[in-house]
Amino acid sequence: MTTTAIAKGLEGVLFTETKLTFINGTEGILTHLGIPIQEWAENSTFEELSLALLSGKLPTTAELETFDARLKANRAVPQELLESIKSYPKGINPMQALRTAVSHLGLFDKQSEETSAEARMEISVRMIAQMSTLIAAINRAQQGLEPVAPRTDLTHAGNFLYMLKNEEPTPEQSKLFDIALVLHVDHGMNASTFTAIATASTLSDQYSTAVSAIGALKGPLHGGANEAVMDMLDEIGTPDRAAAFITAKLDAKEKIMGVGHRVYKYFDPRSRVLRDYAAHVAEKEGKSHYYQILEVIEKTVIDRLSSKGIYPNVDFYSGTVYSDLGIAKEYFTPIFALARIAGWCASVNEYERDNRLLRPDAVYSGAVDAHYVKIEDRK
Ligand SMILES: CC(=O)SCCNC(=O)CCNC(=O)[C@H](O)C(C)(C)COP(=O)(O)OP(=O)(O)OC[C@H]1O[C@@H](n2cnc3c(N)ncnc32)[C@H](O)[C@@H]1OP(=O)(O)O
Ligand SMILES: O=C([O-])CC(=O)C(=O)O
Repeated sequence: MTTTAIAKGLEGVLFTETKLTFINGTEGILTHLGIPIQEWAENSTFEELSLALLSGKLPTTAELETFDARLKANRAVPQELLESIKSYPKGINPMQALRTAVSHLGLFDKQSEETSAEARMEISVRMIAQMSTLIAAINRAQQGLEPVAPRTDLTHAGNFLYMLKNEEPTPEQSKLFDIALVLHVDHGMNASTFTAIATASTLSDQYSTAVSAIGALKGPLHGGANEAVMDMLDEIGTPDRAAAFITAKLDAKEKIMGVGHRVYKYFDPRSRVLRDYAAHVAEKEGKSHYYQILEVIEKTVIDRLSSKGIYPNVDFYSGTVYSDLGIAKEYFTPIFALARIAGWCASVNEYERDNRLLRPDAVYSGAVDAHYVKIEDRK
């Protein structure tokens, strides 16, 4: 027996300092560079927030224009990679496809092993720009469709929707999707960012950090929860069945997807922004049955679990927004990666400026004073 305290799940463990993102979980506050997430969502864009986090300050108009032009110039991916994406088996998990494609992308980047601050920024720009092209190509290839070449006259959000559907989105659709991206760009030392930093701390390359992070994001306890929420909504089917479904799950001590958070013990502010947009769409176009089911689940969860600090998280409402945009649920988690790549790059670049190998420890609770027994002598 040991008396050493173990921080299970590394809860509350501080391993670095950051100037990028602050979270107050008890009051449901999230800021980037000290600015509340609501202000970023209302006033900014994915491009601006990405640059702000990468450079540590609000950019000037000229800086933002240069960054935007660099993103646009880097949207295309090598043809060999597009051909390879077409050869992936059908019906695979798109996050597996994305993990593979990002790893493959790294093979074409001549700077991939460079570590100077300038090279890191160049690679970050390419990874942010090209993640979008890869996800759209995977989506189309899985449906047996040809990839759509990126355009340089659309925003990052608008171009992604265009490449997905081969149809120019309305300004309203682009704006809604851009806000969703802004909300997902960064979130402190979440599991995927921590994974990216752990890989980077060995002085590995940036593509390896992104591949590691994509693997971590895929799981249903993290980014994969947005798709799991949609699976749950499809299983529930109609709003009148929602309360009984959730009650039965909670009685059986099962987890409800899209609620609960390691840090937030109150509403995740991003879920409030997404709920407001989902409500806005519902008001204009009539409540989708998904939105109606979510309303019942939210109420039931708050009645039953708010005393434990369990509230909706960012993954709760994001799926309805994406599904209103006509995006298939298997692509919700890749879209999370599409936004979070900027946060991964910014956090890794910040950590690398004062790198120390990440190497936690475990309390040993196995056998002691044991000796090797030859296989023929074992019982
Ligand atoms: C982008 C993101 O990554 S946001 C998170 C996305 N993930 C999800 O939505 C998956 C569902 N949620 C969860 O599994 C959890 O809330 C997590 C993994 C996010 C956080 O978990 P932890 O911080 O480890 O909380 P932990 O599992 O210790 O739960 C504390 C208590 O709340 C309960 N609880 C936590 N989440 C849930 C949930 N989603 N549904 C029901 N009960 C829950 C636990 O059962 C536990 O109850 P107990 O004290 O009676 O045993
Ligand atoms: O912070 C976390 O643990 C998970 C999360 O909400 C995110 O990564 O956006």
